[in-house]
Amino acid sequence: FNSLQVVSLEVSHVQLKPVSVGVSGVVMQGAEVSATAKPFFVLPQRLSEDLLVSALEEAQRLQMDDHEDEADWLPAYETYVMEKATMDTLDQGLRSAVIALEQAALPLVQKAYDCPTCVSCTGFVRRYLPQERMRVPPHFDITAYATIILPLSPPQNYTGGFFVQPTAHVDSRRFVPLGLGDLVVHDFTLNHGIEVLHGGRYSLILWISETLEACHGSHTPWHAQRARDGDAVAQHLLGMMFSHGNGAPQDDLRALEWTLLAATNGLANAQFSAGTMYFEGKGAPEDYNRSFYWYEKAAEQGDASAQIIVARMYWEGLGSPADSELAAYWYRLGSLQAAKGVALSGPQWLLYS
Ligand SMILES: O=C(O)CCC(=O)C(=O)O
Ligand SMILES: [Fe+2]
Repeated sequence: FNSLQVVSLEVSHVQLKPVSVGVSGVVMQGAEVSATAKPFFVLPQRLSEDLLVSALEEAQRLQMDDHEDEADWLPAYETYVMEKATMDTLDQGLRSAVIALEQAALPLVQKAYDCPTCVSCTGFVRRYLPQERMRVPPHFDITAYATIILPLSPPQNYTGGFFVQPTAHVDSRRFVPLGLGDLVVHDFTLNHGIEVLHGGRYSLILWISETLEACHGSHTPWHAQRARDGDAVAQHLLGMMFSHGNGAPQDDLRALEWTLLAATNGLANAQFSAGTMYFEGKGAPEDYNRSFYWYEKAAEQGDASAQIIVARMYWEGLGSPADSELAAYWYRLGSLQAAKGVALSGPQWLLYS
């Protein structure tokens, strides 16, 4: 149960189809989205090369924060350029890039995601370099109603980059090819991530709030009603917010409640979280049977970490009868994905000891 070898991911690309959207004219719509996700869009070449060159130079000089990233709790290597809808003091290139980005994409956000009151709330620059951070694992943006992404680095500086992943299995991962000045627009229902395979990449990201009021109060009111209406992604995100005390008070009971609703609605990310919460006794007494039940559901949907954990639980007879054949079966599936470079997460004892 150790030494998972890491080899490179195969790169396959998402199919983009031209569509016409309101005031923004022709944009490219991604076809590889999950059942719950709204479409995402690529706006081709909305920023000039000159602007991108100076914005990239300035981004390279920025001091990066090492606070924890909300997708994997490792140092983020990001720097805020806008907070609560107010732009920080920035050099000319980055400042112009933020303004141009908003002008190019906010009308599309308002139209495509049906929110005329949407505003840019939070902006940040991210850096992906070898030895620091080369990935953000698949996730939903917790505190944004919608997101606008501009890679500042030209495509020849790196391979890989932004991907979407409709299922929990890495084989459903599709990279979105982005040329110089292309932007991505997506909403909170899109499971996405970053995997830089070679080289280095800088990006400029705007998180959009549904209203200025929500932005100023650091609230995400759009999740509450949707979660009550049965949207599994919104339920999962509320669960994460209560669990981590991010955008909501820390509250394990409510975290488990929302997570179980999302898990019951079939969202693999939530099934994995439910497994971990029962394993660690968060929001409910420690319960290996329930933990195993939810981990196995996530494993069946293709989640690599869940597959390794379920293997371990079958091996130990933890929450299930001991079964070395099933342990080997799940271990093989999980390690095949780990060998493709998928980062594993979860209780360390279940993954690695
Ligand atoms: O760096 C990017 O292009 C996007 C990163 C991302 O998905 C995030 O910070 O939530
Ligand atoms: Fe994201």
